[in-house]
Amino acid sequence: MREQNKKIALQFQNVNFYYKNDAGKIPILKNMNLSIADGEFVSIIGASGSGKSTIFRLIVGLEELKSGTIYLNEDPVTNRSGKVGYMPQQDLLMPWRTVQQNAALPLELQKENHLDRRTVQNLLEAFGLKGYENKYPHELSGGMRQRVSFLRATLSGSNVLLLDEPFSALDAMTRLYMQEWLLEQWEQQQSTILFITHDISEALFLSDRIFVITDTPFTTLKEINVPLERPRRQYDLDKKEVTELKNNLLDQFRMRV
Ligand SMILES: Nc1ncnc2c1ncn2[C@@H]1O[C@H](COP(=O)(O)OP(=O)(O)OP(=O)(O)O)[C@@H](O)[C@H]1O
Repeated sequence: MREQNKKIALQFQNVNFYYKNDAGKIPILKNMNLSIADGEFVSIIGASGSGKSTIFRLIVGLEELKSGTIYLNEDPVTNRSGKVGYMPQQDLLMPWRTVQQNAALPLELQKENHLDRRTVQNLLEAFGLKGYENKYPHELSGGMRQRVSFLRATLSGSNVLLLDEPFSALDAMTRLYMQEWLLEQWEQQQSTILFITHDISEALFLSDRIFVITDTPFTTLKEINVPLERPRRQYDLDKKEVTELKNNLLDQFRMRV
């Protein structure tokens, strides 16, 4: 298992947030506290509409906190835009840009960037996109588009990556392959990953910890430590303690439907 140092990559301290519509306020986070160590892989699961994507939108600065503080690498960064790698639900690749141009977009937006063309080319190869650099998104498979999108998030240069249901549109086989691929990238890049999914098995396979949203608005999230060593294989999910955990989680969600 990868060594985790004590540094905190992401922290929410007393964060309050609500949306507003004609009927009034829709509270989502109420004095919410959360802490994620550098190098951790954490998944968030919860019913549709429970506020998972809102957490990401607050981290990247697409929504403003009503009060409280979000720390990134122990700094209370007020302008977080572009400071974390973000992969939203749809891959959002620009159809008029090639694979290379889509992946390198964050570098164009950074005032100073330390990566040259050669490094980007090496990364494209490492992400299994060699030979596809000049293709357009419509010429790629779903899994390839996800890899370009993930590479683009990685090139933000941040150690923190937020992935919002990145594999939901993929077929079952490609999805399993992409999960293993993601773990390899996570190991190599030593990043901190926050991963939203509706798939309990996916969360168990990937994560060190799973945060479960049981009620909205929420103050704390229920935490589950995944009892599996790394490296992991898909058949590890058949272990007794993991199947018990899975059935437990399924029961909790079943009761809420
Ligand atoms: N811009 C907005 N204005 C008003 N309400 C919103 C807005 N965006 C989201 N909401 C509401 O806030 C709640 C949380 O939304 P959010 O997208 O975070 O949920 P989610 O858990 O990510 O859902 P899903 O699993 O379906 O993606 C939902 O009830 C949603 O309808």
